[in-house]
Amino acid sequence: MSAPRDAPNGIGKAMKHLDLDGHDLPPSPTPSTPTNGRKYALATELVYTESNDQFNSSSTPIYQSATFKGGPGQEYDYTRSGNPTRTHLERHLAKIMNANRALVVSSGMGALDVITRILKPGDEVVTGDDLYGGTNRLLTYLKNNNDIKVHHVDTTKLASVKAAVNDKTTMVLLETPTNPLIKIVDIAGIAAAAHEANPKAIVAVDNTMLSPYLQNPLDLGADVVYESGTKYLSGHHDVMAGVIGINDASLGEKFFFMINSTGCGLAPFDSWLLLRGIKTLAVRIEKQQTSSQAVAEFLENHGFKVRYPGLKSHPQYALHWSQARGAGAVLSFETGSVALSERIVESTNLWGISVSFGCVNSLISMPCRMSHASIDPATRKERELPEDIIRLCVGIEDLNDLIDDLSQALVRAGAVRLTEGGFEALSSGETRGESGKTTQVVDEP
Ligand SMILES: Cc1ncc(COP(=O)(O)O)c(C=O)c1O
Ligand SMILES: N[C@@H](CCSC[C@H](N)C(=O)O)C(=O)O
Repeated sequence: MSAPRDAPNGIGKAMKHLDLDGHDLPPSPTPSTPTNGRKYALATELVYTESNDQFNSSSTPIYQSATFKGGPGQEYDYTRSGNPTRTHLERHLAKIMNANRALVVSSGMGALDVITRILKPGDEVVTGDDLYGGTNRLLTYLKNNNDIKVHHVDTTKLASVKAAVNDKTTMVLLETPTNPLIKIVDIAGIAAAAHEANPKAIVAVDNTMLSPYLQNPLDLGADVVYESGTKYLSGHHDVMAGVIGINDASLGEKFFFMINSTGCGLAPFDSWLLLRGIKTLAVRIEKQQTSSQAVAEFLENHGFKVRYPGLKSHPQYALHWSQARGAGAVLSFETGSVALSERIVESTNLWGISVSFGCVNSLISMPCRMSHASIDPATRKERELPEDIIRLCVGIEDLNDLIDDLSQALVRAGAVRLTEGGFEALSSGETRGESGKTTQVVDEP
């Protein structure tokens, strides 16, 4: 790559870099100079990248090279420490995440691992009671093995968070909307409370459910934003990636130190795939959330308890819209019966039964059996995660096809009663059966 030394993104500008113990480090390839100056609207910026090679290629080249010839002082020497394709992606991400610096690693969990490696024995973490299963698993590991105290509280209640944070709170870790209960947490309110309790506390927000197209936690007072690039940013379920955005230069250097030391930086080809995916983020999300709204209304109008921040019935509708620009494309609903939920999921044809979300294909899943199965049943119960909950992740297919397929699944599973005008949900306690038959639903004990 031939980025000029004085390029506006700051590539190559001399900076002071410290390792975790404060020792000088050579400059890392993506300095912490502000990169978020946007010229255009976000949808344009997603597509717009400066050419970064000598031939002005339209698509960023994939520098599929582990090493770079030269000697001391050159910008790149080894891909674990830095790679031009990865740098290009990081500069692009910093711009769209409203961050001074972005870093990319091999998965969303890899991103959380990098972030939580700054915790030391005795540190305290305050987090939510509805979290992605993998996040819960990593936090539980840290609690059991690294003497980190992890407090799970209802982060939808600012008072509960205020009661949990204190001067020993090193990190506050939030999801909003949460996965899978689609709860909304007040990022600005919690960030202020955490920083008041301990000015050094790091507030990290998992932005996977919305992506930077719909929400920018750093603008709301968070110190770190991270997300699984496996989801909306890439959009096609063909790459695993994790993204971290920060404004604070020394925090950025600590995270870079971890990435270089552990070797979890995103590979060149995967960086290229993520760059390609980001270009269509706006059109995908716009289409996905328009369809999600229709699917959510369809289910709600047929008597289901639906969790989606695009619905006025969402208890934190106003809060969500005060901090996000859209409702996203993940929703969940309850049926009142695990067996019924299983039948609905298994009766779909177009909706793929799969973990994950953010892909162009629509997916259906039962979180307690799939994405959140690593949370033990007793904890799921304690945290009021309904076993029957069905999660829908809406893709870009034709909306009528999606609703038709869902309708036939609801009918086949016996979740609704056929009426003259269509169908309606059965009231709780009514016998639910396959269409035409009467079958008593018996949930396992
Ligand atoms: C909210 C959330 N955060 C983080 C992750 C982890 O991302 P990845 O699968 O890319 O490691 C996931 C899903 O896996 C997720 O749903
Ligand atoms: N077997 C995996 C499950 C991944 S779940 C992926 C995604 N975050 C989702 O919510 O669907 C694991 O144990 O991590």
